[in-house]
Amino acid sequence: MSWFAWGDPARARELDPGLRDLVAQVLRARFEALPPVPEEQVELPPTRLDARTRGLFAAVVGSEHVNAEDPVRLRHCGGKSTPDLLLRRAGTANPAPDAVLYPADHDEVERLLAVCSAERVAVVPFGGGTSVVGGVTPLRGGFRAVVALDLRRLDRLVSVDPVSMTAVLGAGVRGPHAEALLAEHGLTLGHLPQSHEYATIGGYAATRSSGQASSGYGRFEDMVVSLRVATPRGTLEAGGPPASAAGPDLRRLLLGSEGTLGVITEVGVRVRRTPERVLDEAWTFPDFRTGVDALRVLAQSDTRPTMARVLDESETFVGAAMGGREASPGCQAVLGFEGASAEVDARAAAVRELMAGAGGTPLGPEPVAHWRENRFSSPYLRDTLLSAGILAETLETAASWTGLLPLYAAVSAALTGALEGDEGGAVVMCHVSHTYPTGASLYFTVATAAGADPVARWGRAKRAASDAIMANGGTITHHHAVGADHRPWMAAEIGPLGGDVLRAVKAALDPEGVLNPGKLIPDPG
Ligand SMILES: Cc1cc2nc3c(=O)[nH]c(=O)nc-3n(C[C@H](O)[C@H](O)[C@H](O)COP(=O)(O)OP(=O)(O)OC[C@H]3O[C@@H](n4cnc5c(N)ncnc54)[C@H](O)[C@@H]3O)c2cc1C
Repeated sequence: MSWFAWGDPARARELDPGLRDLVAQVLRARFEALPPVPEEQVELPPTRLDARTRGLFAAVVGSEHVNAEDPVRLRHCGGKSTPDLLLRRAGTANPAPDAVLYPADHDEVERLLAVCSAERVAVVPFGGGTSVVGGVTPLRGGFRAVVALDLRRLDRLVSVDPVSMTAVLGAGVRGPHAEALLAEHGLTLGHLPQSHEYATIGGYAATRSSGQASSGYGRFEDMVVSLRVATPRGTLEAGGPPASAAGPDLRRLLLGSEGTLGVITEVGVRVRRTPERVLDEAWTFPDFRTGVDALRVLAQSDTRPTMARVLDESETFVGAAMGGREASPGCQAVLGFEGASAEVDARAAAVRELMAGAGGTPLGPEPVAHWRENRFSSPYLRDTLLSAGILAETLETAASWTGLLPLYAAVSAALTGALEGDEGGAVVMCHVSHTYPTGASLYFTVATAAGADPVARWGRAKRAASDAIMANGGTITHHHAVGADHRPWMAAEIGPLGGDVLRAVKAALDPEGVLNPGKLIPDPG
């Protein structure tokens, strides 16, 4: 994994010269080479892990699985938000974990948590490290050291039950590996977030992730049938039967707990058969309002596509420009259908009728093919832009259908107001890609000139957008999770009693408070 970029730097996407000129003009930005500092110049704080504690960890996992070398600590000192990458590219890797631990199984995780509690060492569960909200930033939280608990060795398909259509996967299995393991059984999870190349099954559960085909397959939390969780107090097993009335659902408490309540080591998931057929169709709408309303009609009907997204005017225009195509006026929607052949055809026909009735015009499959080709490569384009002095970042929220467009207007205005000015212009784009009968998500992408201090510049814009979200009935996060970055808005999101509940659960499972301090759970008062 690259320490300063999304993924493999060799896969960085180049900017087409025409697009580059357009970007320079719109953003009033100079393209200047801003390469990362050489790795040997990155400053890491010295490790604080003493030999005795290191020995206690080594007694659990073996000394070869306790690593305090700088290159390894550097690759665990934060996630993949634009500010994370900007700081590392500039040579700052503080905070960094004092060591990285690599447990082999659930029992080792549990024993490591016992050592951390007894020795007052903070512990940050680390899946793929793709958090964009500071979820894996190694905050010490007043403890004498902090370690990253890298779960990559928990990478097995534990079991498959093709009759019940379930499987149990180790928490450290990455997205493509999970699909490959299930494909051997003719099965799929159908969970494809943009980060799936690196993100893990445990990370998906810990953050309540949502994939690109959520309309058909659901959010990750909807796929989870059981969880095995190691805590400083022992093991918690939640779920299993298909449904239960045995009190509140503990699975739901652990899903989205972001490493603050325990370490998820195994996840039982509902699986589907590998689809026989995939059918794609793009549509165009006169404006975003009409396109959003068409998605509402679909979400509230009995016939839904597997994947559905509608882009606003700016994102439609930029998407076409990047593909070297002429942008049709208005807004584009892309739909995908997966399943058994006959069922896909019937569903697509029903959806076609609803889309046409809602004011859409069909564009055929080509724009969707272009989207599919590029859907996992946008993060590589961000690396290219950062290297050229252009700041690109995303943020997301969700609201009811009634509140969605007012929220869209408020957040767009907040971002533009915070970024347009002496340091350059800003392009604010948005799409809707996760829909529900009662509402939908909004996903904003922003490109702007980096300016003199890009981290501070984005910080101001992000605060303005977050305040606008809370003031306009949105959630502080639809799927990126809370981490450290959204934590200041959590008290407003869940209220004082909600905060008390989370703190009480944490006190029960993690009495010393060593698990991921400074994340998710708001301070009292
Ligand atoms: C380019 C890019 C695109 C993205 N696209 C999407 C998207 O489409 N949909 C989406 O939902 N998210 C997306 N994300 C956000 C991120 O990928 C998700 O939050 C993902 O679920 C994190 O998985 P991970 O394994 O990388 O977890 P990490 O980043 O390692 O950890 C995330 C949080 O979960 C905790 N954690 C991790 N594993 C465990 C475990 N086993 N037990 C307990 N706690 C654990 C960590 O401590 C941390 O708080 C994107 C991120 C990037 C950088």
